[in-house]
Amino acid sequence: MSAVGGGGVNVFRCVRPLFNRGALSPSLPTLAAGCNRGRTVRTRSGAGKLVRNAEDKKTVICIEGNIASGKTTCLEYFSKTSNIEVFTEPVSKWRNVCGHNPLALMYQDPERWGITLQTYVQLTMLDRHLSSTSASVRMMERSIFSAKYIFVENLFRSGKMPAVDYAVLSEWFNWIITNISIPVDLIVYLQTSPQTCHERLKQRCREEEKVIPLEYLESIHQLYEDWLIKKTTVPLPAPILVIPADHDLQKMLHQYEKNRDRILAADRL
Ligand SMILES: Nc1ncnc2c1ncn2[C@@H]1O[C@H](COP(=O)(O)OP(=O)(O)O)[C@@H](O)[C@H]1O
Ligand SMILES: Nc1ccn([C@H]2C[C@H](O)[C@@H](COP(=O)(O)O)O2)c(=O)n1
Repeated sequence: MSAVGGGGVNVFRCVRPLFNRGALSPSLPTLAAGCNRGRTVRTRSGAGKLVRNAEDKKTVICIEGNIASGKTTCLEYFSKTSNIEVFTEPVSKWRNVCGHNPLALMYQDPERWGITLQTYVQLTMLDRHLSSTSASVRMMERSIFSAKYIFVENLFRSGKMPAVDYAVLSEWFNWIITNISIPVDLIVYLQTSPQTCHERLKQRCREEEKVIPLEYLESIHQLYEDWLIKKTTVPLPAPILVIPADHDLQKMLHQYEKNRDRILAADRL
């Protein structure tokens, strides 16, 4: 998978009128800045949502779930299937951008660094959504939608993100989803208890996450449940398949196999 600013050639075309964009610039944001990882900036050719000709026809499946719920493990399982390309979350970038570690900074001081991490998450997730693949099915870990609806929302609601930071991030997010086509065919929600995730998180032992208390996972869990199960917050970008995921690894692999056809038929839902 490419670095931000790497990857294949993206070809955009415009398909439908924009709604009023106010004073914002009509050109696409540069998808790379700093670290000399530059990629060509594409400008729109007229008023409309930017879509990618071939890539928009691929089936897109997003695996969603709490921290350490087993998303990467699930992706790893499906990566062995021909015609599926998996795109894990770019966590390594979040831990190292030009030698800085915004993930660690965010956990140390969310009020100061939450905006920094989440701005970068938004950029790198957009890059993931727009990256090219030769496979007919693209399976992604999380999405630009959960980055905003779960993590940014959690920081703001818990009083750890200043209102001005939340407003700026929200404007960015709204601009992106209004102006760029980000198709998703299916959301697979790995539904776990926060306690299970806490256990798995401790077992995984990622340095930055050692400070995460159970309460943090409970908040993330609640937001996921409100969004994907109760459907009381924001509209779903795609149909949803819920897979209970508290089970041991062997049973989970069995569950994935059992749901294989439903998952891969996502474009026919
Ligand atoms: N079903 C399972 N039972 C027990 N441990 C699991 C299971 N699935 C994953 N793990 C372990 O839990 C940790 C987190 O899993 P991971 O797939 O990295 O989660 P995520 O990508 O959602 O953060 C890893 O150490 C992984 O090996
Ligand atoms: N928008 C986001 C997305 C993820 N994170 C954090 C949460 C974890 O510490 C790490 C990776 O998540 P995982 O794949 O292990 O569930 O990144 C965040 O803070 N904001």
